[in-house]
Amino acid sequence: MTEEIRRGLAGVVADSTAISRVNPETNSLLYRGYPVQELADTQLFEAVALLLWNGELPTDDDLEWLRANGRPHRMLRDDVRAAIDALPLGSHPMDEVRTAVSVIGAREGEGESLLESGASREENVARSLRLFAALPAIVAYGQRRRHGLDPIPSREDLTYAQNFLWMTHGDLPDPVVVDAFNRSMILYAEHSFNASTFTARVITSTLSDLHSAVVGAIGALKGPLHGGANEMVMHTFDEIGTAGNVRPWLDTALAERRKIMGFGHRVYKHGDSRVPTMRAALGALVEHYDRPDVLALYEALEREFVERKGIYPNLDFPSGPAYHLMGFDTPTFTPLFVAARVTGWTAHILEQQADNSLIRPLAAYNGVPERHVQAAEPVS
Ligand SMILES: CC(=O)SCCNC(=O)CCNC(=O)[C@H](O)C(C)(C)COP(=O)(O)OP(=O)(O)OC[C@H]1O[C@@H](n2cnc3c(N)ncnc32)[C@H](O)[C@@H]1OP(=O)(O)O
Ligand SMILES: O=C([O-])CC(=O)C(=O)O
Repeated sequence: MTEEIRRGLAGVVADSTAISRVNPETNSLLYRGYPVQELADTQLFEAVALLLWNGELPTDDDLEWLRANGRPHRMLRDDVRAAIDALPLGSHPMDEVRTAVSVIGAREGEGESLLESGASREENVARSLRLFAALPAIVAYGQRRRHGLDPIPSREDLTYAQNFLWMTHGDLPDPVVVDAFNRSMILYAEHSFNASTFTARVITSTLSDLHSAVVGAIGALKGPLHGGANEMVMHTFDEIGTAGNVRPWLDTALAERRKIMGFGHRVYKHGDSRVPTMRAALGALVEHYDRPDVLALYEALEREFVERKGIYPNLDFPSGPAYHLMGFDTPTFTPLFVAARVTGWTAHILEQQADNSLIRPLAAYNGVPERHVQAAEPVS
């Protein structure tokens, strides 16, 4: 039998989803039918989280439910802080976030047994909300710990974006900054069957629990071919230094056949639908902080790379320098992606649970043909 092998599952339609539609032909991305650009222009990230989980934009009652059941979980809990503090200071913040989610999962699932049928949809939506609410304190504490600073208590009177920036910096930044951050969270929230979401669905398909699926997804997101690219973009900016260095830097990088992080995409081959919105947010930040040098480097690298390779930027390219301008340190960038994508992951976990089929593809065997152990002395 000859099997068709699709390496990397490229072009394979593995299942259907009602959560988002990525259309590279029209360069569009819809969340539950709404263009992501419209959502970024008009919505708070927390409303988009509810849209992804429930299928509809929230009513006032839904928002009240979110405030009442989510905001009390914003604080950094002692068990989570102790687990993070037990990690070496030099560990990557994605390891901190992964560990913290494991701790929360053990706490949430306490007393549950594999013999029971698992949490209900209602309970899993509530768990998704609590995890969504808890992640900013974890990410913000990671950055503060690296810089020898104490955590800043969360505030229940602020929006998600305001509170996140508050816990990171201890002050409330200009609305321009809050708006750019809110947009970035919405743009990062969901992207169909990307590698981390697919990982979450694979884990869910074995009837494992929500937090285990999120922990696996965090592991998949960490890699530089996926979420880790936003951190790598900033390393590239640091390495190049100024717009004037782009050409010689790129000459060397291309001669060495290096991957230029923040460019290229498995699905979009003519540009990422989210980039113009994030590029506009970066422009607003550049103006606010008076950092034309950042935009000059961004534009020079984009121009040169697109001209030479015909490969376009993905969302990580504008997000990296935008997070830098907002005052996040570079290792925090991918954890920020986690805080956003946890909404999409959990929406997919709920969808997979609602109509499950074990995900288990085949492999074409290409090892040695069948052979047999030679008769030998029995092992004593
Ligand atoms: C939010 C996100 O997660 S978006 C993705 C973030 N990841 C990155 O930015 C990492 C850099 N980009 C890449 O590595 C790739 O473009 C990927 C992994 C995103 C997509 O990969 P694939 O669809 O498998 O395409 P593939 O890697 O085969 O690329 C096709 C060709 O373009 C080249 N190419 C693609 N992206 C890049 C890049 N960023 N820099 C240099 N060359 C590239 C490949 O080397 C390959 O060339 P070849 O045919 O001569 O070997
Ligand atoms: O869709 C992908 O493969 C990667 C991506 O852009 C995302 O997860 O946001």
